[in-house]
Amino acid sequence: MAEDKPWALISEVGEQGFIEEVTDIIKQHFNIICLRDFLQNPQQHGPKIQAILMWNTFPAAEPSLLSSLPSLKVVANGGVGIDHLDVPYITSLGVKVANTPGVVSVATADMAMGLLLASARKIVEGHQIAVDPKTTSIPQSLVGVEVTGSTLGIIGMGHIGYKIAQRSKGFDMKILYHNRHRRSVEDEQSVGASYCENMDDLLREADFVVLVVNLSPETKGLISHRELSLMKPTATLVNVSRGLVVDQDALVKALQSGEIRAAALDVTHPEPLPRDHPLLSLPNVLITPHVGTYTYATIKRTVQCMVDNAVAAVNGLPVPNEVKLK
Ligand SMILES: O=C(O)[C@H](O)CO
Repeated sequence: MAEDKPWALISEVGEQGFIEEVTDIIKQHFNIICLRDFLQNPQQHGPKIQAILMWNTFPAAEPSLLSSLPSLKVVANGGVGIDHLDVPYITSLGVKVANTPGVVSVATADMAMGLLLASARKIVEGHQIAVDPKTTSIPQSLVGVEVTGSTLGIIGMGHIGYKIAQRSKGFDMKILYHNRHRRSVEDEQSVGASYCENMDDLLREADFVVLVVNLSPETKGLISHRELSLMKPTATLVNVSRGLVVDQDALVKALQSGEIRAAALDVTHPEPLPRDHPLLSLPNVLITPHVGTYTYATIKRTVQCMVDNAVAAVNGLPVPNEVKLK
């Protein structure tokens, strides 16, 4: 009987929320209520909610929402990044926080390669020229830069960074990486990656610099004027981590002055950017709206992982991907 299941508060179904196809995965274990319906009458619905299942757009960390959920046991986030959550505050309420590492890695790595290739080979511009009825010849502006045999610099060699390295091996790229901790010799050898203890060395040498770090106080503004000035004028910056890892004003200047060739960004700050933001009109910028994990297979795996985390927490069992305070 539906009423026997615990209740979960979820972001919307459809735009800004869960795709229709995956709500069944949640409904197997939870009765669900969407935020919009919940907010119609928080006093009535609040006491029964034991889990929040959310993407990073959901305002779950807001004290006003949490204070209306006295039975809440878990905030189960879809995705790895939990920079939008006030983990110390949520856990101080006795509520667990969980994320979904691992399951998003392949799709995000694919996206990084897609952005890299699209920027290098001007695929979006090429499409616009191809569909323009006024086109009579191929403009020289479509001449791109070669990916095969170029040098890739990966900043952040966790799950996703490593998957990017595996993919770039197929393009015969020379792979450099910078990470808090050096990977094992076996890991390095199997993708042919060389460790740069000093990030500056990577920035100076790479044709493509891909950012895959978590957002933290240490990585906020990691790429600013100084770092961009070290990059080659022919280099491309790809960001699939978080917008705040890059100083966007510095990036705009570097792109306008030709200090770097181009940027391909799946993440910005804020998201979406204000419509008059210079990044939206620069010809050497490619932007996607934070869709690195947007494939049906990855969304399904992510939702299953969120549900596993939430079910464990509600039943007082160890939560597989609990985010613990350091
Ligand atoms: O953090 C992640 O996994 C992605 O950016 C989706 O939010």
